[in-house]
Amino acid sequence: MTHTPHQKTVPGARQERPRPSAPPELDYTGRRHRRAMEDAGLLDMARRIPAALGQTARLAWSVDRRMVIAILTCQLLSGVGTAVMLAAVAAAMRHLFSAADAGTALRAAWPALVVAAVAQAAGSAAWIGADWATRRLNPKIASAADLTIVDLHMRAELSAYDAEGFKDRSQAAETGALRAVDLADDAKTLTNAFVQLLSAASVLTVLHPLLLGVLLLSVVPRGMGGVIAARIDYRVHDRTVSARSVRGMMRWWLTTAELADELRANTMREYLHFWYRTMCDRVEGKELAGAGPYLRVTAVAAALSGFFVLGMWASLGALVLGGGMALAAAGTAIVASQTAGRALNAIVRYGAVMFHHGLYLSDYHAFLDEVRAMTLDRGTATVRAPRAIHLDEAEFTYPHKAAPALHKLSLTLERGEVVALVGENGAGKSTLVRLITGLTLATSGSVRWDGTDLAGADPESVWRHVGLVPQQNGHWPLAARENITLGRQTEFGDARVWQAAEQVGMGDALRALPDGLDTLLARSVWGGHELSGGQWQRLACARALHRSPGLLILDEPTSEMDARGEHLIFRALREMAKDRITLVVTHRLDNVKMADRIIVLDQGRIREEGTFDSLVSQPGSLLAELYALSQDR
Ligand SMILES: Nc1ncnc2c1ncn2[C@@H]1O[C@H](COP(=O)(O)OP(=O)(O)OP(=O)(O)O)[C@@H](O)[C@H]1O
Repeated sequence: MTHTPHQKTVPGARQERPRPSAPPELDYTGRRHRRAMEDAGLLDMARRIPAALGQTARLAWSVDRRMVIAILTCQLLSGVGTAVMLAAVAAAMRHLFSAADAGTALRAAWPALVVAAVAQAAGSAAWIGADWATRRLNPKIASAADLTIVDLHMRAELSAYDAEGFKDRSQAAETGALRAVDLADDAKTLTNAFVQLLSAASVLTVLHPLLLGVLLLSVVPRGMGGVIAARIDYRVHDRTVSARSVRGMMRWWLTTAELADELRANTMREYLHFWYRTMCDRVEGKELAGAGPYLRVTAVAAALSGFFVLGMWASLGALVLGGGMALAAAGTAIVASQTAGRALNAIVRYGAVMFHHGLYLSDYHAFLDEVRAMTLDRGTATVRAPRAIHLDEAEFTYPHKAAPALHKLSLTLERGEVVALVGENGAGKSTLVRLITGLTLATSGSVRWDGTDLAGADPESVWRHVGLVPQQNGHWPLAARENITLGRQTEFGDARVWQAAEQVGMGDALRALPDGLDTLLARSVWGGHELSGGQWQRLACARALHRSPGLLILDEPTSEMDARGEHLIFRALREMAKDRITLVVTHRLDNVKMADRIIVLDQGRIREEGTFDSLVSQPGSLLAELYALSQDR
């Protein structure tokens, strides 16, 4: 073997690194729906078109009745225009073919020809009117469909999010919401085509029923082809929905400024690019695999259809030659069959498109039904700011988990005390916070605010009295003011906003912003401004303090804060403590010394409870062990 100078073998050269493993194949978890699709025959599918029409009409009617009426009226006028045009053409043909010379023929035929032209123009104008009304309707449909999805997400029980494949179904529903607009367009074209067909078909039937039959035949293969092709398309969509969903999430992570540092400094780019590329290739591969069958189906359908069109022309020729139809009637039949053919083609094409979009719309409706069934609807009991919260053998198991995250906890929290909740990762602290705040309901046992069981309480009335700083809080792309007042925007003035800001040591930072409280806190938006991680956390604490809630809960509130910020927060908690129940979840055990009581959770059970001094001096205490570990650096 010869070596070129560039192909030197260097001893100990860097071996090619093993390729990282590809991301696992993802499968859409809305299988129930897919099976329904696979099992459906063509007739079942055709039945979906009226259903999709009905759903679209209901959606459109609910957003703008006037525009729906305008569209229907224009459709009707357009159909009448076609009928009048065809009748006028028939009259003109009779004059043209019966007159002795061309001059006489034209003189006799011109009024009918003028009527035909005016009717055609009026029909076209009506069509433009329908188009205008649809354009006014479409943005409203898009907003209504989108708002419904967003609103339902926000009103659902948290357990909805834990349901298997929730994100996939949510993504499929979003596609459905986007297609709702297309459906409105399709519905308009489809109904218009029906009206046109009705007009033309009645004229054709009068001339010779055979012509209508042959014309109808020519469209059947195209219709069947359209439906099968739509099914192929939907199947591809269905098989790629999970990959597209997770790819969409990843895309955000790869392009957002928040994660840009981590991605670069930790050399994650190469693998993540490989991961993203793999997902793109998979989606692309599945889409390409669908292209061949799609083409075959449409080609066969078009060929069959063409064969039947030839049949129609042959029938027309045979009728005229055999004396079964006058030449004038044949002329009208040609115009009518052109109109009917166009209408039939539109019916088939848009029927298939509607069927196709209808599949997405059914994902949308299925998702709405699923989430509606999970909408917060617990009861009407209202609560006040709690004097005491009682947990009585409260247990909680996450959906699809065998073991409970919390085991029969009994506990009382009293107004005026500051309680620290401590435990190792996964001990159940955040889950307990969710139970106490009524974010989720106990799967057995009860959580009561004074005398009221949260299972029967109106959750909004409960949450009015909660101020929660969760582990992950929102960096809301809103003005600084709204970032503090969010949830209570209209209730207190700016004085209270500044008070909360000072309590967390953010007064100077907010004053230094270019537009003070009006500054938009979103770096990526024009004119927006960014805060540091600790400042965002201070703002989340300010938001909770601003609410002055009856139950104040801070879950790892100071993990990103400097010592001054942390000191300020805990001082504020102590100062405000007498009017509320305060619960702090923290891993920084020096902070728990300020609590009146410490609850130590271990694997979903209360392991110990008491003051800091009493617990650390207890032999075998978990808190003492964790504290000793925290000091051993
Ligand atoms: N949405 C969820 N679905 C299923 N299991 C969950 C969910 N959230 C938490 N868990 C499980 O419940 C248990 C308790 O979790 P929890 O978040 O309450 O722990 P934690 O004490 O707050 O932990 P950390 O200190 O890490 O925040 C863990 O085993 C966790 O895996």
